[in-house]
Amino acid sequence: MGRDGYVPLFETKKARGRIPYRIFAVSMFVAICLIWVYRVSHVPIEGENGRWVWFGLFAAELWFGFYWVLTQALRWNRVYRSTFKDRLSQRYENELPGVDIFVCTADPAIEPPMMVINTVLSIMAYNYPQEKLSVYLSDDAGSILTFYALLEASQFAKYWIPYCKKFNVEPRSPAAYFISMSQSHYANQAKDLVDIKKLYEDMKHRIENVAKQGQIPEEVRSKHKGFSQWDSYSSRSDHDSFLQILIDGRDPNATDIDGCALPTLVYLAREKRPQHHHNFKAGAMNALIRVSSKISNGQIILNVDCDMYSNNSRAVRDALCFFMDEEKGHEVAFVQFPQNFDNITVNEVYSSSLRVLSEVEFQGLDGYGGPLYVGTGCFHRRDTLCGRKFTRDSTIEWKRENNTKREESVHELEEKLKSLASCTYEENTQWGKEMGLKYGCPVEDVITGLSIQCRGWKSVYYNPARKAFLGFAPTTLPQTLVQHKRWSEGDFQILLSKFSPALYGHGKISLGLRLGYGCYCLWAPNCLATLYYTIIPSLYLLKGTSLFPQISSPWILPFVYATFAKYTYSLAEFLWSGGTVLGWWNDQRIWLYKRTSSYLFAFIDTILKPLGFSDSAFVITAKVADQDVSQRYKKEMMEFGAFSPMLTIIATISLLNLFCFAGLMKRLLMDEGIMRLNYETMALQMLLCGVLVIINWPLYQGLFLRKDKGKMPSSVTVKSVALAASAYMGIMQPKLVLELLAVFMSILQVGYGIRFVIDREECFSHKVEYEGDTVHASFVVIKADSSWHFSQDGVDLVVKGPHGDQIHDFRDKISEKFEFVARQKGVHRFCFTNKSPYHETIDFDVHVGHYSYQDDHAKDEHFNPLLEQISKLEEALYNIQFEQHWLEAQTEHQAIVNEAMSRRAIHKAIWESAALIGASVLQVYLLHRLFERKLGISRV
Ligand SMILES: O=c1ccn([C@@H]2O[C@H](COP(=O)(O)OP(=O)(O)O[C@H]3O[C@H](CO)[C@@H](O)[C@H](O)[C@H]3O)[C@@H](O)[C@H]2O)c(=O)[nH]1
Ligand SMILES: [Mn+2]
Repeated sequence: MGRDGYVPLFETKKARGRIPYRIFAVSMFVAICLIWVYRVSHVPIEGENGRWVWFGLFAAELWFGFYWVLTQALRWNRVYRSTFKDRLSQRYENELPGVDIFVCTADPAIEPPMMVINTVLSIMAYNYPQEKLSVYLSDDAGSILTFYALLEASQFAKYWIPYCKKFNVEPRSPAAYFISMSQSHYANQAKDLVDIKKLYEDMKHRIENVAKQGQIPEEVRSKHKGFSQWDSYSSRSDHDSFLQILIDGRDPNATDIDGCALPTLVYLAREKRPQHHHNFKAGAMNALIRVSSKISNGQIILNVDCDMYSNNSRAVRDALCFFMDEEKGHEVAFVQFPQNFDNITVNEVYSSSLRVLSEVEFQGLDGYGGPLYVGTGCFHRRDTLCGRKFTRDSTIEWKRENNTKREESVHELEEKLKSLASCTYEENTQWGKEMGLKYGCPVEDVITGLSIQCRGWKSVYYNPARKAFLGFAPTTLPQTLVQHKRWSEGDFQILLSKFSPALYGHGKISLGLRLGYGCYCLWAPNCLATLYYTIIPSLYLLKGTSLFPQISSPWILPFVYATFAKYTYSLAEFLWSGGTVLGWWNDQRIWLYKRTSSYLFAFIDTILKPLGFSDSAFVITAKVADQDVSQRYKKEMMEFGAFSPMLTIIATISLLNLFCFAGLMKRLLMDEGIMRLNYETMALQMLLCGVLVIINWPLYQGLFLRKDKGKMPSSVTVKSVALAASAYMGIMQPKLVLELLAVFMSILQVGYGIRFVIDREECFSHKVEYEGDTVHASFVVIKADSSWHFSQDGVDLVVKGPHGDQIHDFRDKISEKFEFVARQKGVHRFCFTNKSPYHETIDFDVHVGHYSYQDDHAKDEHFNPLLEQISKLEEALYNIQFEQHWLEAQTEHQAIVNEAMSRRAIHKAIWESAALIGASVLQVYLLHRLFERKLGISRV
């Protein structure tokens, strides 16, 4: 109990074990300093091997040390919050403020309307006076289907909300609830359960039917006037504002089946025009802030993404305990809940649970003034979100009467408010700058939160035992990497913006909080030190240049201690946050991949643009996965999926380490003397390289061993092998590279060609996915059926496009190698005709090269020059492959001819070696060229 008998509505406790943690942190810091001392005092003398590499390592270690210090801000001063909701009800049950909840959706294809309305229903059913709740759905796709689904939801809510209240249901998303009910069974609600489930299934059926048809049936359309708004619709990026108040909370007739009031429910698709930038989610939120201010004007605003349903119906009350606390409540601008996910597997293969972030780091930030605003699951005071500055008397009058009389009809109101959501409304206003969410940054939320804190406000992090929101985490590696690219790019932009926590934050927010922001804002630059550490020591391992202290030297101690202590602590932290050991191991892998790909791209992207903000795209994270993708996700198999330049980078680094490791093994096995020497001076380097190889195991599987659809795309395999080999070649003699390359090439060949016996006619189809793709094909007639007869007639091949149009016609050919650009996407047919009376064996190869990455999710416009180089490289490699394959087939063909002439043994051997030598010469030549090109690439 506080002074004057004041009983607080929430409590803040400092984390236990802070003293031991701080002792540990100091010991880590000492080890880090010793590492720096070692680097400075042991610089190789001028002319000695590895002097510059040494400086590089020193720079990387300085960075790691500095970054580690920053991360202490997230751990040094953790606090934990708890709320007293019963006190809140006792004191304020009749004066609870209006709460406006904004749900955002942007694409009915990757955010299915069923998912959206489940989220909407879960929040409409909050344990909160329904007449004080208003739910707004912003649909950035302006999809009539989403509108229809919401209309259905507004009907279903009349049954669902009373049901939730009656049985005190959790969670209140119908889909999630029915899944949870199939596991447990409550006899007393069996009948109601069956009824409500039937209603839900019927609704689902109707919505899915309409989705399948792709349009709203006339009889449905005629039932609601709202549909007529779509008459003027031309495309998702070109349409009027659509606004429909589906449930008007002030209408006394808007009640559920028990006669109780329903929450207000509004659909909004703001106006979109191609010539106006819509500013993604920030633009949607600002339109909602304005529109809602004229409908319900709730004093508290909650944002929920359409993929995050409410899992805890009392979360609104939790948040209000902070805002309404008599002593400290007036300082609080926003209350952020963690983002949890319900599709996380036990060992979270993409580490997307953000476990340590939500169980440790945000508590650390909270100790220094409050967490970041990270989007969904955040409650705001409306006035602070609209730009209000903090002053001592910033208290809100919660009792405000918000039932202001409205004269106009709902329809008139809708028409009037549409202008608030128009493209031009914000011109020459402070919206997107001082008011509402800020524009121009891929993480609109973080920068908005920072500017609120800089205006003097505090924020609160609240992580209740029953998770407040559950969402959908990415289920493939490229999706994860793309999401992290957006985040790290946005955060890095903030550091370089005028709102930089480093400069602007000075004197406005606490030092601890500034350092804490620094941890996230510096995600992107982390790539440099990490790339250096994962590439250089391994390469120099083979050169025999030692970069770390010898085993017998005392200087090894700080290295061993820092590494061991850091990883032991991080494992402990992970387990303590509810993870598993394997989950931690996966987390380390993703940590590596994020740092070497997402962060790298984010870093380059940000610094290539002129400093300050620029238009970065918001690639929406997919929320649905194919059947087989989700099967593999459940089995925790890594999904590589479509081509992405990010995959090429991580694959190249992993292969480079594999090459180095293999080279090392070879040496160790072949020369014991070197082994002893190596072991003494190179132990740490070997360990580093070895760990990198082990951690990359799933990637090697994806590259070479797996056959399912989720394996690494072959184009990535080809590119990364070439890049890794050429980098390796820069260090080692080419001979070894060739050996390795030959092995990889032979692995790659599997699956490219087919060999078949043809009698009269044989046709093959090959699907070309994109218009404009290059189709490479080759065939060789290997064998005429009878050994004594050798026909020189060859076969005919006719190639036809998807619509039966003829593309190529070859007559009487024994072998051919050709390529063409597909004019149309679709199934191409390759028909062989054999006119000779004998069976023929034919080797046939076809491959489609796709070099325009336009439609890839993981695309990145700013990498075009790089992509172009890579695709040329890819082209070159395909040529090698074809050449090699063609040569092989030719060899066989010749061998058979020779066999017929009874000189088979000698000739076959001669031909084979000639072909092999030819292929090798070609490879050396091409690889040299590739290597030159690679130098070109790194200058881009
Ligand atoms: O033009 C757009 C693009 C996105 N969205 C919505 O924004 C939300 C977040 O998009 P999503 O693709 O799911 O991104 P995530 O990376 O999962 O989102 C995280 O990161 C975002 C900032 O990058 C935050 O806004 C989110 O709250 C946070 O969950 C979704 O509801 C979208 O429908 C829009 O409304 N309009
Ligand atoms: Mn999301």
